[in-house]
Amino acid sequence: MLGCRLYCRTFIPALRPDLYRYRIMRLSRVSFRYRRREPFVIEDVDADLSPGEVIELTGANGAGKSTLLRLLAGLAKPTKGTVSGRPAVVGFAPDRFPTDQPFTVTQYLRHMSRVRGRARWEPWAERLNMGMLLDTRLPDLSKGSAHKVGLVQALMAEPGLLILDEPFAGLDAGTRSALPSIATEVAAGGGIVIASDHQGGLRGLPGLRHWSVLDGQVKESVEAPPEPVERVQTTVAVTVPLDELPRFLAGLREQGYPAREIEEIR
Ligand SMILES: Nc1ncnc2c1ncn2[C@@H]1O[C@H](COP(=O)(O)OP(=O)(O)OP(=O)(O)O)[C@@H](O)[C@H]1O
Repeated sequence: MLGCRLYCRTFIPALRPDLYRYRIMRLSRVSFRYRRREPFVIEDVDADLSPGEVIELTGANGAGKSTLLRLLAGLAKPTKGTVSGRPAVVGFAPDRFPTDQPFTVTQYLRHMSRVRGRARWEPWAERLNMGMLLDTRLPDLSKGSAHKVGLVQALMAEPGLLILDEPFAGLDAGTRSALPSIATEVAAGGGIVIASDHQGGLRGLPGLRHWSVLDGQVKESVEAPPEPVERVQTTVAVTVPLDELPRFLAGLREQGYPAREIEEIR
């Protein structure tokens, strides 16, 4: 058995790197909910993602796009079902890059490079025009600049799966226009790229797949769905007795509002 494993690992990649890389990632009957007794956010989803594909993920606010991306990344575990064939290297750029860390951009990216086996981050920083930001502390970055740091840490290790959560939000025009070619390059190198995107920034890429999340299900369409009409959103704070919370949240969600608990007050 050990001999077979050694043979497979050593010789197959060397002889047929194309075959070795070509592995379909598969979601089989994946369901997810954040807490017991709460409704499923993602329910019974079957989907395949193949190397070389770029997928655009759309859906209303609170539909479950970020949740699905976290399941794909392996950052959340399905409540039911399985995710198989996930590439070994995953790059994940979250919608909000966590800037509450006491580093400059360079210190952070150097650290991530060490974590990623001395991955080269400098060419990406240059490509995303980050020269002026390198000595800035993460907490002092604007949303768009923080987003670029998130992109560089996701790209540096040549991911087999690149996940971008709202990558165009807050970005400057130069970086926005660079992203479609970056996605194309990652896919051309055999990677899978999936991006949740309200803004249709990847539209026009040849072969782009269109997924949308609706009622916990992932639907695929051949045509790009119509561009969603942006409505101004606001967040309100409501205090309710803890034992009424599940019913209260369920009621809001039934009406289509994304609702979640923020903190328990003692
Ligand atoms: N950590 C959490 N705990 C509990 N519920 C959560 C949590 N994160 C998200 N949710 C809920 O799961 C549902 C899906 O949220 P998610 O963030 O995945 O949607 P989304 O489509 O990415 O929304 P948006 O476009 O607004 O970012 C929402 O009802 C949300 O309130």
